[in-house]
Amino acid sequence: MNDTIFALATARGRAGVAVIRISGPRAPESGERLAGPLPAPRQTALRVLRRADGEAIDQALVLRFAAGASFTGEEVVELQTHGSTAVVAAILRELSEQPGLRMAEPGEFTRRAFENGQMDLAQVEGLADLIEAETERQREQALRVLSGALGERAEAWRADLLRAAALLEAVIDFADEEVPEDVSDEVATLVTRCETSLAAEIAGTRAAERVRDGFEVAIVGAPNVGKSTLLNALARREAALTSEIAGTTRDVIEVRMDLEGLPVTLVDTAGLRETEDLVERLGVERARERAEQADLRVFLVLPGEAPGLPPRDGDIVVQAKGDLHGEGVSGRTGQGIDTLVSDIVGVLEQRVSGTSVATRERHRAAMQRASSFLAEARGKLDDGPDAYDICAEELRGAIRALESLTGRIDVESVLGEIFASFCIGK
Ligand SMILES: Nc1nc2c(ncn2[C@@H]2O[C@H](COP(=O)(O)OP(=O)(O)OP(=O)(O)O)[C@@H](O)[C@H]2O)c(=O)[nH]1
Ligand SMILES: [Mg+2]
Repeated sequence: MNDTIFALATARGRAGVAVIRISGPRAPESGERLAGPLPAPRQTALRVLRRADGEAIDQALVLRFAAGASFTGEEVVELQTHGSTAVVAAILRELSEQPGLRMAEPGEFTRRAFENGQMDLAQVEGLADLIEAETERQREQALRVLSGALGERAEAWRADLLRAAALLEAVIDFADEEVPEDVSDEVATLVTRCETSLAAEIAGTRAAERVRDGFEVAIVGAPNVGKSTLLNALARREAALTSEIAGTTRDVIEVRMDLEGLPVTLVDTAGLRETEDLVERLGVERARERAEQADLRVFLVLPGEAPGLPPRDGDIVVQAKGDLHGEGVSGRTGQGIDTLVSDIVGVLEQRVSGTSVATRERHRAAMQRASSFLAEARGKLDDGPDAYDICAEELRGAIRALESLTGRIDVESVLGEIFASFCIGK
């Protein structure tokens, strides 16, 4: 049986309210020691929390959840106290002195929720992403994963493949009896349907990963065209040094931004040119690398000059120092900045339009493994009934790969990593 754990579930520090959560078999008893008789499950009661010696600590709202109907799936008591560091410290101290209770480790509540079947592994990842979400897009995507969208998809694939494998196995088992009807058409249909659907999900994973991690947008151009000034204008702060001297920026400067709900890291780099200055040359090399890696490049170009690097499809080329030339963008006056932002958002929106419910490298890897098993299976199917047993084996391989998505199997290796990304109290 699990021990009973507790932790502050809200952020540390002064706040209006703090939530302390207790989970495990001793939670009700523990809550009663502090608060007196507990309310019925899912009801609240206003209670004075007291030390073992009877002295009042704070007045709090007390909630109770029954095993099987709580976040962790265990008995849970939640205390909503005043959000004072002294109150929280006093309650945590009191709880740690109760027998059989201990402070929770990071992610331990969620781990229990997973182990008790309250959520699948993909939902756990969705929850981690939701807690981390900083922009609207991130929030929407994380909520989709948390609500179980990937698990549902995986379950549908799995059901198709289980049926396909069962059809083949029926033929194998009755091979010595009457000639069975031909199952290969139905198996082929099921496998192809699954392959097509997997391919679509795999294709959308990169974009979904970008929504999680953020897009990188590099500002690129010759020295002195106003790259750093533009970065500062976009960031609305002096993130980068600017000067009239060509070659001012040498390091890569990054600013994280929320562009209309999309997470974007703006990258300012050294101006591209041939130079004798060793340090500047290192900066230029780095600039080329970052421009290469970026999801999108914004080229700042003066009239009659070349961009310095060949722009790719979807890159944005704008005229620098627009205030001096009538059109273009100007970090100095703000001219053209709004248009530039909507152009950037436009390009990135297009790339996220096909996002999938699979949002991580782990998901893509599992789906790709399943796909390769299915390609093998389809090949074997063409070899006729003699190859049905090998074909069924390949289908089992695909099913196992899909099961790892939701953590039905193969979880130990990833569990530690996933739960460690949570803070204490979640
Ligand atoms: N008129 C005008 N001047 C600008 C504009 N943007 C930058 N400048 C000036 O141009 C000079 C260079 O600006 P920076 O932003 O440092 O240029 P940079 O492209 O980052 O230059 P490096 O870091 O050397 O590659 C500074 O004197 C700026 O004040 C603009 O939009 N209009
Ligand atoms: Mg600069």
